[in-house]
Amino acid sequence: MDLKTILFALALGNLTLCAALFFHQHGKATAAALATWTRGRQLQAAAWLVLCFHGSGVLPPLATGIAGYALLFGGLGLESGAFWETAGKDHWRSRMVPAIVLAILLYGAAYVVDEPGVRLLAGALATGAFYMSVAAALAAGWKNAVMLRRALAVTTAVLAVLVAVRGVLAVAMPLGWGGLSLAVVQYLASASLYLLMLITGFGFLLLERERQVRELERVAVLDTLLDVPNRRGFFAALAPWMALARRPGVPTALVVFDVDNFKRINDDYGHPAGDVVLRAIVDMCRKQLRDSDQIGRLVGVEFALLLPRTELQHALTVAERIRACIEVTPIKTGRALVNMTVSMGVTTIRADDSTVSLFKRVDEALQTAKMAGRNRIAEAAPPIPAATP
Ligand SMILES: Nc1nc2c(ncn2[C@@H]2O[C@H](COP(=O)(O)OP(=O)(O)OP(=O)(O)O)[C@@H](O)[C@H]2O)c(=O)[nH]1
Repeated sequence: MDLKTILFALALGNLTLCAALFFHQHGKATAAALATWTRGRQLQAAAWLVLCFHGSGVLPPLATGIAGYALLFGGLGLESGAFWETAGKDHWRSRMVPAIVLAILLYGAAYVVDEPGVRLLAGALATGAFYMSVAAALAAGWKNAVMLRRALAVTTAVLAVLVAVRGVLAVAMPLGWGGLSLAVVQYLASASLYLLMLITGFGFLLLERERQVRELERVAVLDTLLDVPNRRGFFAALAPWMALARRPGVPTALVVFDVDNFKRINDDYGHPAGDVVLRAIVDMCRKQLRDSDQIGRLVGVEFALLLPRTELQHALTVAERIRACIEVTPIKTGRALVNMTVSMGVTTIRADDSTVSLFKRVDEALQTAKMAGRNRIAEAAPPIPAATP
């Protein structure tokens, strides 16, 4: 395979990927990293196309050489930036933009020197360095990284070195190294570039898919308005404590509370003001709880608190602290200061409880508190003592 064919294959590969991404992303909101990566790939596709025409007489060699490599460095810089973004380093631009400018200047200077070996060295070193940056981004957070990320980091680093070595050998040993002719080195480096295009492409898309799955799993158990577990998330957190309740020891307490007369907030001040009030109430609860306690939103304006290893008396004290705090703290919505109250039901998980019996009991307690006039706490009915034979 000659160099032109390889360049054409690189252009075609990137163009096909860009076309597939265009149709895939059409009309959808795209994550920042994916958008950056797509732009990087578009620039690379353009770069390889321009370089295909280098020396063909269609365009002046100076234009194809410098423009082609400038596009390539821009594209590789953006691709590397996208990988840094997936590693949680959003400030990559402050380093990547100077790196792209430096690479273009370096290559331009090599063009002025007008030595093909020096040009090759500049191009290969800069390309290798950009791919090394991709490898470093993939290796960031190695300890917690998934296997795919680690494998991509190692492979990308090895191939990046091969790309750079080709430039060094072209200058240091223009006649080849032992039995290794420069043509073979050139072939290896081109194959490395082709592989890099493939593995960073598939790798990025697979990592992006994995990120989306993780995000979906996260929001499936989260109330995104209040940033607390939703009903499903809260029940998942509750499950191990239900199992533990079958063993003797300090019980786990459950508090369920409902915001009183919340409808009037929405009616008087609007839904956004209602959201502000809910956030403030959740914040007040958080401040009163231990790290091991859990808050969850069951439905509407009904919340649950899980207090592991907490006796009923202590749970009542915690509930009272939260109730009193909410009662005396005015909440600032856009247009007014409002005072809210909550009604609460409190119980502990019993050995023979199922989630149904547990929530039935605590909901009854909550209803008792509501019926008794709201802004109060009711303790769930005590267990019925076993009949003596
Ligand atoms: N702003 C806002 N309102 C919500 C949200 N979820 C539920 N609501 C509203 O909260 C209100 C809850 O009303 P209810 O629990 O039925 O009654 P209430 O007015 O709180 O009165 P009591 O519970 O009887 O004290 C309803 O109007 C819901 O539309 C939310 O996420 N944001």
